[in-house]
Amino acid sequence: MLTRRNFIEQAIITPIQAVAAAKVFSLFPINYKPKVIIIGAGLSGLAAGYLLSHKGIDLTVLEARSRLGGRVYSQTIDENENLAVELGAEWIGASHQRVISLCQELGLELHNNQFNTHLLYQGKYFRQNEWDFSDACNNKLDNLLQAYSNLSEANKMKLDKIDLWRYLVDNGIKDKDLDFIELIKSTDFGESIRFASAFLALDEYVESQETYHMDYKIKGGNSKLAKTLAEKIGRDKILLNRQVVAIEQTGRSVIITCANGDKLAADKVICTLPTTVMKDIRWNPVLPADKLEAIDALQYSRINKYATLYNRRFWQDESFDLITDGPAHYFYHATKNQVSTKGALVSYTIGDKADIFARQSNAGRNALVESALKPIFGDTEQYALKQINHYWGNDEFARGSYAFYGKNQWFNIRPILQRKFKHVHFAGEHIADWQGYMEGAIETGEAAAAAILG
Ligand SMILES: Cc1cc2nc3c(=O)[nH]c(=O)nc-3n(C[C@H](O)[C@H](O)[C@H](O)COP(=O)(O)OP(=O)(O)OC[C@H]3O[C@@H](n4cnc5c(N)ncnc54)[C@H](O)[C@@H]3O)c2cc1C
Repeated sequence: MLTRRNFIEQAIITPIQAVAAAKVFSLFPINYKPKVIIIGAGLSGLAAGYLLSHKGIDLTVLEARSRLGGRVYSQTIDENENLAVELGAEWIGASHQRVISLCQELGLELHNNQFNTHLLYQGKYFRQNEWDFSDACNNKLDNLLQAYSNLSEANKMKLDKIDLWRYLVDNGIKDKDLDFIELIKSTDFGESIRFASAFLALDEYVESQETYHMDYKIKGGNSKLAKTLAEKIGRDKILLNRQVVAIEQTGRSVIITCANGDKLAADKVICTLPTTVMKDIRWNPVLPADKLEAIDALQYSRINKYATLYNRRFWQDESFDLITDGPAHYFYHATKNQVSTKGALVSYTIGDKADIFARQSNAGRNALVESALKPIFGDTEQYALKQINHYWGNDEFARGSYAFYGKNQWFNIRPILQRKFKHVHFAGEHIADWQGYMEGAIETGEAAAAAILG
């Protein structure tokens, strides 16, 4: 059956299985071990490094930032109380089996991170059980999902040519039901559903349970996963502040040049860069024309996270989150399960709203946050202690939050981006079946490492 997650059914491959398979099918002569360079110390690069280091492969990870983790970025918002917020990846889904098993393997504990969604719509506040889609809409959605499951592969590919908004409107979903879907689903895509492929949205719905990709978080911050993988690889093998600027492939080896002038040679390379920054690398020989076109065509969504630390948890419900139809868009309790009287709420904005938030000073952002919360909690300014903002659209080494496959792109450009180029293999969330998730980043890193092993 055609699904964006086909990979999972075909290749549930654990590191141990991958290593065992490599023993049998290794392309290299016995005792020969290729020198591998991994570009990027996000989860895909670190997962690749972890798997290769099991095999005793000589590897180096080159990372442009001064920190590990890439788009996994836990930040302490209160040092004294040890309160952390996630500025990048937040939730691990119950169906994200590879992240969950990796956390178990590495001794990392998961916290429940599910929320009770409240709604602020057209100036009215609705608690979690006080709002829903209309019955007519729920029935229509059930029917559409049922119909989707029975679609032929050709028709699923046709569905990829329609945006979700148009598809819903054409199927009679309207008014506030349509607004609710836009407000909720756009937080997943990081952009309006007017630009998102109907195929990708329905496919995700069909495979999902109610809370499916928003179930857990790593105790102590998601960055612990990156740090623990790095410890296992060996910190001496990971070079920070090494921005790769050129990749030259001559004969059987690859020469990597960094912005600081360092040059390193390898037999094989795993490139985990988002396409937004991959396009700035000098490739010799140049990448094939279709790959360059695919790199240019792929968009990244825009997410801004604005975390405010408050001296009390005035929202009371530990599992509080809130969808709004205002510019602050979506709020959630970012310090759930972290013991303190203080707490932090994150305003999570997407698309144009993220741009608006990003352009403001903190005073401007505070005004947007306070006016959104006022109808429910009154004056919240009095409780505010500190703010942190991160806009991924301006992040130098991501330039977007995660890949956003628009209409008619999933089946056309993703296979091109996945294809290896001579000795360079590619990995990263943007080419994953679980695209846009930590799960996908890890899967692609492990798949690239397994491909090198043979
Ligand atoms: C705001 C936001 C919210 C998210 N929410 C979730 C969520 O709730 N759940 C979930 O599972 N996922 C979520 N994600 C997605 C998740 O963070 C990513 O899928 C995953 O972390 C991507 O890992 P990666 O290794 O593919 O890329 P990255 O983490 O971007 O790793 C690539 C690395 O390459 C480095 N790099 C860039 N350029 C160079 C260069 N020239 N030379 C050397 N190094 C370079 C980067 O600094 C980075 O460390 C979210 C992401 C964002 C931004």
